[in-house]
Amino acid sequence: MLGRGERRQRARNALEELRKALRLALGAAAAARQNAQTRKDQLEFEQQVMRLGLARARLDPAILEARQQPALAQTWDKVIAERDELYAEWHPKGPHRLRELVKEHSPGVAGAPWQEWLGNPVSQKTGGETPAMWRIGRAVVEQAPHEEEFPVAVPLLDRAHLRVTSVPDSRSVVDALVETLLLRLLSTYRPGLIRVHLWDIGHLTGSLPNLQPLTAAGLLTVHDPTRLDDLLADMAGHIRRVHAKAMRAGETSLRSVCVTNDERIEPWRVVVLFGNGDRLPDEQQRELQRVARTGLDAGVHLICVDVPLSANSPMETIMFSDAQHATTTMTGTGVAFHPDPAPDGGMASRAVTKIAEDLITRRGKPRTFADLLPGELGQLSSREELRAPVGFADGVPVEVVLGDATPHALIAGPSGSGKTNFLYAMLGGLAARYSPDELELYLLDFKEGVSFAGLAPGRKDPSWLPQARLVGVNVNTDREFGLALLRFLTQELARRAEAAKRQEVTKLSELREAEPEGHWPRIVAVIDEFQALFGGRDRITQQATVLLEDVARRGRSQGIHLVLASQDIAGIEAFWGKPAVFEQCTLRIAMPKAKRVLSEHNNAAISLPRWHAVINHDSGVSHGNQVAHIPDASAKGTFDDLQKKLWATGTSLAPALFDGAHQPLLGDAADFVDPSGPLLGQVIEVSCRAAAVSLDAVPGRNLAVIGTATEDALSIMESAAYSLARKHEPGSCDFSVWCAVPALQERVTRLARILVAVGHSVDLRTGEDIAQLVPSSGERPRFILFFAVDSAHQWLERKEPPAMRSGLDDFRALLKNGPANHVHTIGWWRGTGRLKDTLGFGGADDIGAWVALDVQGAELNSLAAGQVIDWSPRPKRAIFFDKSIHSSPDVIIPFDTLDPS
Ligand SMILES: Nc1ncnc2c1ncn2[C@@H]1O[C@H](COP(=O)(O)OP(=O)(O)OP(=O)(O)O)[C@@H](O)[C@H]1O
Repeated sequence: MLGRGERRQRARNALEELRKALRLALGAAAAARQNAQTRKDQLEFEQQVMRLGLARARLDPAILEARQQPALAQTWDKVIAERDELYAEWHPKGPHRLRELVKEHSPGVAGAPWQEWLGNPVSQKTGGETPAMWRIGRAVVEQAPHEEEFPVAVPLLDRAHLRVTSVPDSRSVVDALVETLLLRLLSTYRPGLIRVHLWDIGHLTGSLPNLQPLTAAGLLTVHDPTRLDDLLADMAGHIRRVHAKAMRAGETSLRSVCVTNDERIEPWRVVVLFGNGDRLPDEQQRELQRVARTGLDAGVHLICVDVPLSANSPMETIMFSDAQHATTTMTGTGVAFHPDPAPDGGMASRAVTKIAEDLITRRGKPRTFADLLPGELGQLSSREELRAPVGFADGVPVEVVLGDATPHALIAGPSGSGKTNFLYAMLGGLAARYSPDELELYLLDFKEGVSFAGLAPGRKDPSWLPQARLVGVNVNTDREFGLALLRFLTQELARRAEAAKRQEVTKLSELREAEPEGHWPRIVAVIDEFQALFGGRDRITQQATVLLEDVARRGRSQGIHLVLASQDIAGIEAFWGKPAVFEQCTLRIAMPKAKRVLSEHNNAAISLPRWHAVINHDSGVSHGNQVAHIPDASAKGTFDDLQKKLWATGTSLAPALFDGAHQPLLGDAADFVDPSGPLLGQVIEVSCRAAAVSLDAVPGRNLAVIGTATEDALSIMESAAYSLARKHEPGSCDFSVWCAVPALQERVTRLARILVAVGHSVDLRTGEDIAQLVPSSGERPRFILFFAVDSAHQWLERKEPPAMRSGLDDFRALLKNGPANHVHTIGWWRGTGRLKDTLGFGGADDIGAWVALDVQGAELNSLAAGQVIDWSPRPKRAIFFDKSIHSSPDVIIPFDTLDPS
């Protein structure tokens, strides 16, 4: 057993051991800590030296003091040694290599001193490879001799944004740097391809004074210091528009939309912002960041001076520390950057004046209708869309596209603003590119006038536009014709929808692929002054609204496109509760001073110059605006020449022509060649067919013409007689021509003479003998043409003893029993009351068909088997109702029968 003292001693020893071990460990830790601290100090020192650059570090008091410490002095020596080692290699070759590099990547104006290019003939370069770098100044590695200076250039167009931070007395140097850079850009490309937007938080005017002459040509836009929002929204909109264009064109690269055939078609926008070093308000800052992020691909570039902007996209920075000293992210610290000296102010401003004038002259160079036409006619396929230029923006064509994304167009502008001319430019551009197999046109003009008449064959000019299938002019009072066109389009829609269903496809392009042999052209229906269609609060307006909506909605995928033009969109009441048609018209065209056609806050049409249009494929929102000059397409030698050329090469059928201002000639009517029955007039319908009534040998097959409009009544009676005469071989039928009105004698005698002249037998009665009805033989058809039946009543009502049966009784019997025996009466009564007097109780069934002239619809209901007839009489128009075929009457135009040959 150990004694107590011995145990204590052992414990003491153990404790001492422990203490010793701890002392050792602590000593080692302190040393390690000291080492780490020294290392950290050295690294921080090195970093500080790097940040300042050796030249400045050498003079910096804090650095000088730090170098007193041996450890840091060591680091200083190490940095100097490393630099010397690096520069040993750099000095002989580095500057030279850089000079070569900059020369290679900033060719010509992009890199040469301004004395070599400023004021030279204005560049007409429109494309090619953009310079990768643009020279901004020169630099030299600290402490290096002057001869080792090398040029500094920054990437810009299509590559990067630029940020500059200034200090108070460096602003004029910064201005000169920005100005020189912009001059390089402007002098590299054809005027118009570089658009500068300038915003200066401090001034509305005064920044970059030498560039001000550019404003005259719209190449420089100076923005209000308080309206940065608008500028950013403008740019964001522009980027979206380029993006949307890329989507529409199915382009994968956004940038390729700005370039066609190696030619830049979408100008670059260089946005120069002069701030005050403070961050922008949050919303603006976000918008700016967004523009920075998405702008490069769409050709939108930022040069931000003292506007904080984080680098979320390629961006170079130039930082001034005083008016003389700057560094750049291109060269890094330790390299002193000096901007190039600014060009002479007077020379700069003269040079930009020349640039602006060049653009103004070129813009002024009249672009003609011929410039809208392709080299070869009729070469494009409309499978995916229809696309044609309609005008020019700074000499660059501006197109309209009708396809799945922009199925319908709405065009507005006050009278004389050039809507019709625009339509001609568009139709010309399309007709020149798409053959009649690819494109069919239905053209309707509700204006008084003949704007589309030239597209159909006329007396003076026999040519027509091969793609035109229907031309309607002077339709202003014949709203039914507009309705008929819409009905026709819905039928065509149904036909296409059925075919699509059969092929299990949904779009026209797919249907065409599935049925390559089918005839599926795109249809464009142009309705000028279409608001006329909605001009009344009546059935036509109601039906037109429903049909138009249907065509607008379903036409999109079936290749049926509406082009609706109007002076006053705002006036179309029928639309306001039903925005569907508006919404489907995503292509909006605003002529100068047009109202409502663009979106609410888009005022581009207000300031539009004459013969220009805003073309907007984005439902009228501002970012979709494209302003184009529209060439004269209505003058002689423009559209008409194209039409003749197309007509001469094709084998197309002439379009149907409907002219509301002229009575069609009976002799010209296609149905008159081989009439199916008595023709009554031309139906207001797309087919322009004649109305005919069939006179089968069944009860009720008589026709009444009702109304006091004598000329029209005579036309209808004569058309019926002449067409029957033509339908029946001479000797195979008989005619009775009865008329009790002395004033009409001459006319009916003429009719009878003509019938006899073509070989028919005519029983002409003009006196009391009308009442002596001859019983029909029943062997041959007989047609009784009874003029002004009511004026014969004086004789018909007489009762002759002994039978006490009147002529009227006989006539009623004839109307009742005649048709079954092929004796048909075509009679004219001067009112519904008079007709009813003749027919007596229960006789209405004996009139199977009627044509009403100046008779109000309400009076006709009882003759239409209870149908409500909606008809307000108007000159030279009638309605025709045949109980056996009609659910509602047809509006017809009586033929001109004076020369029935
Ligand atoms: N781009 C143009 N260049 C030259 N002349 C033009 C141009 N556009 C229209 N014009 C001329 O201006 C006149 C009116 O043009 P247009 O008939 O197209 O106008 P509008 O808007 O259809 O008018 P309205 O509704 O009264 O018919 C015509 O004589 C036409 O030749």
